[in-house]
Amino acid sequence: MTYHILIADPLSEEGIYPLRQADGLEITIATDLSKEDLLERIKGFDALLVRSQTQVTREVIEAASNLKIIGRAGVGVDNIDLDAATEHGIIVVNAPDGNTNSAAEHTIAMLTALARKIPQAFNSLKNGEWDRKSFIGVELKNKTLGVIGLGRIGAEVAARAKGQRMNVIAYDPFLTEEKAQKMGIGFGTVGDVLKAADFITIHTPLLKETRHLINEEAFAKMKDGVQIINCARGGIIDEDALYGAIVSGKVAGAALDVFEMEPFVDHPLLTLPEVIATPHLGASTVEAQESVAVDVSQDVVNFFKGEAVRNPVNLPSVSKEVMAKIAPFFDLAEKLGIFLSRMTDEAIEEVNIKYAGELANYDVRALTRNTVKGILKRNLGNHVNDVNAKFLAERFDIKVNEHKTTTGKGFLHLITAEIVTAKFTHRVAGTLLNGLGARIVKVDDYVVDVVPEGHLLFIKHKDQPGAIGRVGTLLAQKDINIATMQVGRSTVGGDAIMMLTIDNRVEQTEIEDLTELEDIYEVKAIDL
Ligand SMILES: NC(=O)C1=CN([C@@H]2O[C@H](COP(=O)(O)OP(=O)(O)OC[C@H]3O[C@@H](n4cnc5c(N)ncnc54)[C@H](O)[C@@H]3O)[C@@H](O)[C@H]2O)C=CC1
Ligand SMILES: O=C(O)CCC(=O)C(=O)O
Repeated sequence: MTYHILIADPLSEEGIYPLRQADGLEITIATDLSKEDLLERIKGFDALLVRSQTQVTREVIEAASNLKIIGRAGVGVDNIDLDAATEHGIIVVNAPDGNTNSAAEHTIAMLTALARKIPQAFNSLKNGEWDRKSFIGVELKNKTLGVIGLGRIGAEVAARAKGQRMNVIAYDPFLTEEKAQKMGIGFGTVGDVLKAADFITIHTPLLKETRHLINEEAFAKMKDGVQIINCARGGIIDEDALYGAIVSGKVAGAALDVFEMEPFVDHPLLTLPEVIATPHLGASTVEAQESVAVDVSQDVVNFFKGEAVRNPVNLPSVSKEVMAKIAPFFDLAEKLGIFLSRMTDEAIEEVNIKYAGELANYDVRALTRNTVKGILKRNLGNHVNDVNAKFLAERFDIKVNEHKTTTGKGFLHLITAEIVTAKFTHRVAGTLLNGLGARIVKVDDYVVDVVPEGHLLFIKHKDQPGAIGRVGTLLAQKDINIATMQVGRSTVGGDAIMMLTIDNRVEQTEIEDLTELEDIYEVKAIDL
């Protein structure tokens, strides 16, 4: 099998080495595609790798009939329609760590250049002027740097600013006073930061909540003569409001690496002498580009090898240690789901999955997704996968609940999956037995011991002499060999079940014939 990879933005050649080394991957590099060309070209590709330039819109995702993974060589995924990717079962991976240092260094370079008006002075010099009066700067020492967004990059910037002997005050929804104290920085609300800072640097992602976070109202709260740096994303600062604040003298200077619309050739803000700018170069170093390309390429390789990806954006990430504990249960979890989907033809309203024993100590959301995937597969086939299973369940109004208990009822680990319909509840439990592999150990209230593999028949019948014989005879007449059989009953002469493993898949007509036998209530064929 060959998977086709489209690299649509320039990536470091050294960085894509993992892709070039892997078997079964064919790489096409086509950068600077127009929107129309991308819509046309994307059709045959299994993977798309981008930086920040290519806009992976819903339209692109819907035009991509084979696309399975989108790799973003960098942090911000605001150029990718994540909802559309999730709905279409496409995993999005990024490279969150590879450019932190470069982006932080660029921010500090911008801060210093802004304070000392270096670009303006250089331009003047190049224009043949020796002007030592117009470019009087300010020192950073003892000034206050306000950091909005203290994640990976914000924290690096804060640490470096302290090296410049600046006072740092930060706001981040995840920042506590204790953590701020440990970092040796001040802590406050956005309002506190805006009020206290001589320089303000933004390091949040561009989200609905952060769009125009720095607007007219925010500028009004700032000190007169404040200077602003944005090396995060265009759109976090309202550019019209910034223009007004500079012209009015409220803001003394701005250093911008990012803009609301990129790319552009001219921009009103660049007509102002107080503004210095770079064309989105925060991550443009040899080291960062190699690092993000390696990270994202490695995840694409892992994905096509069927291994866990390290930096999923639209799936919760699972640590290596947890993955090692839960990965052996993936197949069983999915099979419990497939089994349950065959137990009813009614609309499923609720799915309850209970993890008992040691499994209860781990993050098992990936197992839950597998069970939900198994349940939905009956009607959705390959349209459902790990990425969209929960989303599709929600779309069909199926509530998914996860429960945990450390008591394993005699099993080291036990997964019990349950579906609830308007009329019935069905339950199936499975485990992994040391040295023996997966087993289904309970179906509804009946204890069984069945290998979840191949073709199974689940038959509900009356506990009467002859019922089992009649099933065996009819299957023999149809030339269907029984490999294993388990029986269980609730009470003598009451309801009972048979679980058969058979060598061939049964047809619907054969199920109907079995159902018509005396004392047989219900027959379900389950292919695992
Ligand atoms: N100019 C460039 O070339 C680059 C730009 N970036 C941008 O920088 C951003 C930050 O990157 P990282 O630090 O790696 O991300 P991160 O995820 O480590 O940090 C983002 C921080 O922003 C905080 N945040 C979210 N909403 C907030 C709000 N309303 N107010 C205050 N804080 C808020 C989060 O809690 C988080 O701590 C990225 O999203 C990306 O857009 C990243 C790399 C290079
Ligand atoms: O791809 C790039 O160079 C931009 C990096 C960036 O903005 C990011 O990683 O969020």
